[in-house]
Amino acid sequence: MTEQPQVAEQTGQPSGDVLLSCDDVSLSFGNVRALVDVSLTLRPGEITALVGDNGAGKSTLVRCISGIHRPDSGTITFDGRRTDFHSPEDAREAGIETVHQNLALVEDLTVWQNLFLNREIVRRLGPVGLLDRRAMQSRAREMVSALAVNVPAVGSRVRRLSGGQRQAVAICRAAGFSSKLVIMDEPTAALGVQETARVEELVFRLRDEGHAVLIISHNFAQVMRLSQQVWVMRAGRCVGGRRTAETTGEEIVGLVTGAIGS
Ligand SMILES: Nc1ncnc2c1ncn2[C@@H]1O[C@H](COP(=O)(O)OP(=O)(O)OP(=O)(O)O)[C@@H](O)[C@H]1O
Repeated sequence: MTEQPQVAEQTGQPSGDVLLSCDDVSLSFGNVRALVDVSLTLRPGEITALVGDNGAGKSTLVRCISGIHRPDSGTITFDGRRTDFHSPEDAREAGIETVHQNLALVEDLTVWQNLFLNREIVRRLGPVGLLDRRAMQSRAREMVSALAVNVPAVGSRVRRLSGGQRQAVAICRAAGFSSKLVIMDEPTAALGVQETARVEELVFRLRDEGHAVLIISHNFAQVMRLSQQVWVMRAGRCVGGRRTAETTGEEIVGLVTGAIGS
């Protein structure tokens, strides 16, 4: 307990609620030390940015948090419990949803089918389980309208949607099902200016609904616009954390490149 204020002082993170905490997380792939003693925290109801150059370890850290990799050492605590995820399903059950860069949507399925992929609502008829299409369609409409997502009818096939609309469907899926933390890996990397603005609105809406959001971004202007907290990774280490309101894009770039020491 006594260590908390010290950590807070070093990182610019004010003390207060912590939803997720990584403590000395390390992971190697053979000789590659992808993560070295990474420690950071995330607060509920905030957008936290994770930045760093290519190969800095951002995706690997996110994969540890979301149950894809298991750290070699260190601990990850989520919502007051030390985690021991063996799969992304374990993380999902705990309330951590991840929107990966490939979005993991099925082109030939509809919006509602994608929203309920692998979590179909099943109606029991005696010993038989039947997919409850009506319940899923109606819940999908609720999910889409709750986030005011700009997608056509939930019966539209994903292959007919634009890049921004697909991103919106993936975010909507992550926001539903009572998740507490939504992780997004470069959510606007492939989008134009207007679609980026729409997705950013959606990210704000998620936060306003009480989700914590962890966003990987190479776009420093976006990081400054969206986040309340920034963590910087370099060569597998977390080299600094700043409250966004108390830093500048220049300082973050300096931490990323190493021009500013950690
Ligand atoms: N499955 C893997 N097997 C072997 N090496 C890996 C694996 N995943 C990541 N690495 C290595 O770990 C290091 C960190 O990679 P990671 O993808 O986490 O970086 P990143 O910060 O997300 O980079 P980018 O911004 O390019 O996505 C790199 O040296 C990468 O080559």
